[in-house]
Amino acid sequence: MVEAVETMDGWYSLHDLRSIDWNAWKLATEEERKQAIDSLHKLLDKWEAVEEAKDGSQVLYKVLGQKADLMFMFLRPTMDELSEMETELSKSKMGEFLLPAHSYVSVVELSKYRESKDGIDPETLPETQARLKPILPKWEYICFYPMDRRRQGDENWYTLEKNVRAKMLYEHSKTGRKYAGKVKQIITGSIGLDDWEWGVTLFAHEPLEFKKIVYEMRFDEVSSKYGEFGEFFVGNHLPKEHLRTYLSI
Ligand code: VOV
Repeated sequence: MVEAVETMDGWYSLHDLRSIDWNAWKLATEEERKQAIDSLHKLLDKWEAVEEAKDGSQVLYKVLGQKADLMFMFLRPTMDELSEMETELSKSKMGEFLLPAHSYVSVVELSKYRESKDGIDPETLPETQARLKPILPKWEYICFYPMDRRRQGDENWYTLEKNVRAKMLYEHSKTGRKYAGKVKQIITGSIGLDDWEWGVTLFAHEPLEFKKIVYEMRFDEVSSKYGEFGEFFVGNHLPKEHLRTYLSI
């Protein structure tokens, strides 16, 4: 049957990308810069406590290239909390030196393509809950891009039978599993929330793994026939302890 698959939805996600106004930063006094860095530290400490309580998660990366300077990925149970985080960052002293660069709104998503075993609803399993409310890895590199499933002529994902889609995603997962320990993926759904249908966030210890997995997946039918991709953002992890050095001039 051509029918929607049921999704399991977890924490809401905001990718919040900012550029640093380096000219304003250089013109600021030493004291102003110190206040700005302290204000960001304070926010990061506050958000870290939320993560320790397992009520959300976040990461901060330095974006490589001219698309932005910083990428925050925030996960929270509600959109209201995400909105608060975005606003408190803008209102902080550091916010005076940040320019909006890009953003993406979505929700952590898993789908129920596989039949449930023994009649157990997979959503009730602790391992599913852990994947829906993930503590984001603080691995060295991040890669984020949005994607769609194609709807064009004979290549229309949305007119395929559910079991055909399930089979293709199963093949996709086999490719993915080859990268266990090398690439960690967080798939977020954004139909009705942002401009693309899914957000793909990948973490790796070695950036070449992004190129390898994305290239290999291009040959899986689900991507070769039915994948459309947006802009890519890659970055290096920025731990709180490195913030002062990164911003020192
Ligand atoms: C890093 C490895 C990896 C692994 C193990 C993996 C596994 C799986 C499984 C088992 C499933 C299906 C069930 C579910 O959990 O939803 C998916 C689902 C999905 N994936 Fe995936 N994926 C990976 C990685 C991985 C990558 C690198 C990409 C980008 C694709 C590319 O060409 O650039 C991707 C995309 C997606 C998407 C957009 C969906 C949702 C599709 C939909 O139509 O519903 N994914 N994925």
